[in-house]
Amino acid sequence: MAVRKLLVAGNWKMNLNHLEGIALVQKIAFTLPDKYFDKVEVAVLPPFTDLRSVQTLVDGDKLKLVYGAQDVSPHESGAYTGDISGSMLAKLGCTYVAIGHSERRDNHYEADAVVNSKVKAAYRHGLTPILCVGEGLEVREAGNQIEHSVSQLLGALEDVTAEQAASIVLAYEPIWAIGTGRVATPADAQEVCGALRAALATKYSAELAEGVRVLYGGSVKAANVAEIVAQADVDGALVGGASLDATEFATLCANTVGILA
Ligand SMILES: O=C(CO)COP(=O)(O)O
Repeated sequence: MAVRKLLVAGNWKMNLNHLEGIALVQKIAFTLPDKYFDKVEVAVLPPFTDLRSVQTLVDGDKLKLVYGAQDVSPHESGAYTGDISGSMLAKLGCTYVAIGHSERRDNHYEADAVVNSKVKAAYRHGLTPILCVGEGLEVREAGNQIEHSVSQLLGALEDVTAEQAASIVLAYEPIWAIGTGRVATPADAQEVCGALRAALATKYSAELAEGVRVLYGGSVKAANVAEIVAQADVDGALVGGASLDATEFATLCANTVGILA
């Protein structure tokens, strides 16, 4: 079986200006021992306006954590007011870009076709997509969470090659669990994360699916992360609120592997 390195990614959403962002990254890096990063990859996803400062800090102090953006334009350049291109993010040293977060699907009406074009834009510029999928409460109550999440996955991967998809990171984020304190049970997380991996195996190959990391996101905290990432098909966490506090986030990271606990 492929050995998948755990990934904990902090999605800051629209929080923390660049000065606050620097302070947070410094504290996280100071709290986690170097040996930790051999076992777990830690990423932060700050707002666009913080990225240059985070880049300078990470490069200057040779920090072991990586960073990325929360969105990317499907376009290359031109008259797209407010958009940020993949080449701009690549120039800022971004490793990751979150694509298809439910807050963008809901607040900015991003349908699967837009998500798909953003995934392709990320690959054009060497960025690794953290592709977010997940159902709302009504879909969950109707028992259609797998069908819904797999459909979003396949929509996002239209015309994406196996070579590209091999590096993708998936994040199962049930909307009813985001920012609500109502975390999915480990079994709920495993069910959908396992189904997403199975869908990758069907579309591409079992070997590819075995190597792809599937994260869970939605009210993950230091206190509940261990049992979630202990599931066979859960390879880390995408963390919102709990990523804004250095002590909580560093403890959460540590608890994924029991270091510093
Ligand atoms: O949306 C999320 C991460 O992308 C999850 O947010 P919370 O951890 O605040 O529930």
